[in-house]
Amino acid sequence: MATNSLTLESVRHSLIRQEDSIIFSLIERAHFPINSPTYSQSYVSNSIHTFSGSLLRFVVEETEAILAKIATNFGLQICLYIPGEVDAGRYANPEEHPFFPEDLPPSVVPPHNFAKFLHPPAASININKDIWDTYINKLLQLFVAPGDDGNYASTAASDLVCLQALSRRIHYGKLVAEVKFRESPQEYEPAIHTKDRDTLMKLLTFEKVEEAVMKRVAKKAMMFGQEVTLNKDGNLGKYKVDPSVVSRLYGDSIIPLTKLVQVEYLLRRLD
Ligand SMILES: C=C(O[C@@H]1C=C(C(=O)O)C=C[C@H]1O)C(=O)O
Repeated sequence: MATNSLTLESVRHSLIRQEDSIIFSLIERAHFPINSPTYSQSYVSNSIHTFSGSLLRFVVEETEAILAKIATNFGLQICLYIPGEVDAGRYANPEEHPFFPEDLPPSVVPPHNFAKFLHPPAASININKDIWDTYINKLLQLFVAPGDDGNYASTAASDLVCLQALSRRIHYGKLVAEVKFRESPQEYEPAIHTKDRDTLMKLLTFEKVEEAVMKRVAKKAMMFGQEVTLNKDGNLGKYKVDPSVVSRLYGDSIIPLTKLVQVEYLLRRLD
């Protein structure tokens, strides 16, 4: 991450690229029906007696523990921020946030010196709990068909990829907010001093950009999710994930959560 050269254009470019990862992850997840035992506590606790939580939680916690061990190498990064403890060696990539930061094991590889672009209190912002709840209770039902095919492990693995892509995009709001603040600190400072969330929200909002995002993700969902056949009259008009739903996920959840991260970041920008 060449963070010192970040501009509004380059952070927007990254958000555009991340759209691809999010849409592909949704397409992969939509391949399975809802498979509700993946999210129920009883399914796992009946078989793994040492763990109380859903299969999805088990998969995410275990994966994060492995990623934390190799946190600063090979580009496989996870933010090792432990609440209450800002330790440069363990606070690794500021773009990654664990869903379960408690009890992560220490890294077994030497720390990488990530460029310090963000204001340090940014480390305390992690809204993955909201992202988790939104994903499970609101988003899944919108793009996944009802039903149960028994593929719970694959379902949880696909959910993990969706959650990581969403979390990365939403927390990228910290970088967006920092760039916006650096471009015109005098505009933001009064509202930061008075902790005026509404004004901060207005200042950082660009409606035209949001409209473009929502149109573009629908178009990408059409292109990435079309059924490809060799038959001339094929399956035109059939998509693996409904493009209008992808647009809605962005408009109703992903963009608002990214803006929430931006506001939270700006509120701490002068601490
Ligand atoms: C991310 C930005 O900030 C806001 C949030 C947006 C988003 O989440 O896509 C888009 C425009 C802005 O209203 C931006 O300005 O690019």
